[in-house]
Amino acid sequence: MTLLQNILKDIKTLEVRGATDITVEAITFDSRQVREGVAFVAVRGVQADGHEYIQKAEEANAAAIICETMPTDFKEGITYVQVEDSGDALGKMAAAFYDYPSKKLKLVGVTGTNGKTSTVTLLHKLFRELGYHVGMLSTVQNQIDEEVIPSTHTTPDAVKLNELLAQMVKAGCAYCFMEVSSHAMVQKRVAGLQFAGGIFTNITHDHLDYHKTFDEYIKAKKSFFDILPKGAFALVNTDDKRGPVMVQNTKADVHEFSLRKATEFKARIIDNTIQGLHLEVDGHEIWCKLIGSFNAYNFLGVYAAAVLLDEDPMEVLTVLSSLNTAAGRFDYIVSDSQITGIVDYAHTPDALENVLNTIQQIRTPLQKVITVIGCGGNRDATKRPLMADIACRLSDKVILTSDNPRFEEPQAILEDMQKGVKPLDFKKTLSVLDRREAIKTACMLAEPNDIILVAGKGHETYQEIKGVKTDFDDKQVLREMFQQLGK
Ligand SMILES: CC(=O)N[C@H]1[C@@H](OP(=O)(O)OP(=O)(O)OC[C@H]2O[C@@H](n3ccc(=O)[nH]c3=O)[C@H](O)[C@@H]2O)O[C@H](CO)[C@@H](O)[C@@H]1O[C@H](C)C(=O)N[C@@H](C)C(=O)N[C@H](CCC(=O)O)C(=O)O
Ligand SMILES: Nc1ncnc2c1ncn2[C@@H]1O[C@H](COP(=O)(O)OP(=O)(O)OP(=O)(O)O)[C@@H](O)[C@H]1O
Ligand SMILES: N[C@H](CCC[C@H](N)C(=O)O)C(=O)O
Ligand SMILES: [Mg+2]
Repeated sequence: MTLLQNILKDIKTLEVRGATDITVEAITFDSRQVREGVAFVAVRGVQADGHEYIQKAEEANAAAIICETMPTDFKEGITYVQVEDSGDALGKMAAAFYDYPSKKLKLVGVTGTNGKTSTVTLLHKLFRELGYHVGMLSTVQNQIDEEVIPSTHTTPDAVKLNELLAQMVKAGCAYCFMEVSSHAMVQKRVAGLQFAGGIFTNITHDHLDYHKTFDEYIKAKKSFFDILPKGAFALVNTDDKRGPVMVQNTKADVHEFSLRKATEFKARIIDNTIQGLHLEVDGHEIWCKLIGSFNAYNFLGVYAAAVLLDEDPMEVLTVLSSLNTAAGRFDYIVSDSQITGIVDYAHTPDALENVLNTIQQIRTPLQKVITVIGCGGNRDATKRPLMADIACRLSDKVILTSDNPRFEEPQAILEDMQKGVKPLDFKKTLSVLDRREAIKTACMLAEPNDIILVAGKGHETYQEIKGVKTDFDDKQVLREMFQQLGK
């Protein structure tokens, strides 16, 4: 509970009608959550415009209405505030409402197409092992030390985000490691937060349904580094050609990591096996449990961030070498007949290519690689043919299937994927709409010692069809099928 004038103090208001020395009990951007004492912020979205719900908020006795366009009629007893950008105002109001929790711990944000969850999860585990109380906001789950709080988004909305940060502060957290998605940047979910550092992993094809062009997607990621303050660190992977672009206008101190160039933080892959990576990091030779060359980047980024946060390099390397990454990232089981079933969250062309290249590096010539892959509905459709093509190029057999069709027709998504299959690859491709059946087919086709990759859903424990989420867990289904088929 706080005064409206206090939560408005960081915002440039264009017009204010009514009293601002009134008490606000909560802030919301959803008219359905409004009750007496709540401030409603009208935000323009993709499906709807919050301004259309101002009347609903009035009927529910909102204490205040914050909007970009003032309504024509005003209701007695409600304060109306006009702002330039309600998304930005929402972030800043939420930060003030929760008394600026991001300033009371060290908040580090990670952005990039792939590797965000892996990076924040490793950072969370590392700093816990180093003896700190630590928070984490990620696609898989949010965490305050070992307490798990389910997550609905990669980056929560501004109100939830500040509420979670405030809980972390209350629990004595010294750090919070969070994912910053490009959607979050465009929607200003992190407005008003003070970051101690930012990490850029990489940028490749994804989310063009939302950003429309790759340039807009780059701009969204770059805008994160533009809001980092002086004194913070901006740590970028310079092997990605957009690394330098990210930090062009940042006020933060720029630091670089690379596997290819002689930069401040550098590493070299000595060996890459199913047991893990053998690396040379800043001149020290170490083994780690992470699999795949792309994980060398995650390892190096985490190491560099910890050193920039003043941790002892040798201690960091020792702890890091014992850690596993997030659930559903190159997660594997081995059946009784030695078939390896790998579950991985690769849902972009780049991630799929990386995972399959890793499998190609560690397989023996006698092992067949069978890939089960689908693409999400109501998401970037242009990546569908590309992912099917990559799967065909790097596998011996491909089973195209469904992955969260959401409100699209599963068959139509499958047909989009099929367009990417080259004529010569038709023979190695099957289409099985039902994901369980697709995994079963892969298990039936597999012979002892073969490798099955089930890609796209990773840690997800559901299949989302027409707004309904039904239980579905790739790893569990694989396990069941191995058993059922006596493999
Ligand atoms: C495309 C997208 O990002 N959408 C997010 C956005 O919703 P929206 O723009 O569709 O909102 P809308 O339905 O048009 O409504 C506009 C406004 O009217 C309000 N409203 C609406 C109806 C009503 O009755 N009353 C009312 O007040 C809404 O609360 C909202 O403020 O704002 C909502 C509130 O914060 C989010 O929940 C929603 O996430 C949807 C569910 C989503 O699927 N988002 C995904 C794409 C996403 O954000 N993904 C990234 C990760 C991507 C990655 O890197 O992998 C993430 O950070 O999770
Ligand atoms: N550094 C990396 N570079 C390229 N690919 C990676 C990297 N790290 C992980 N991957 C691949 O991308 C998949 C997703 O990894 P992760 O969950 O860490 O990414 P993310 O950025 O959090 O994704 P999301 O945008 O869905 O939150 C992994 O399962 C793996 O296949
Ligand atoms: N965070 C990603 C997840 C994609 C995972 C895949 N299983 C799908 O549903 O498309 C997104 O929202 O685009
Ligand atoms: Mg993630």
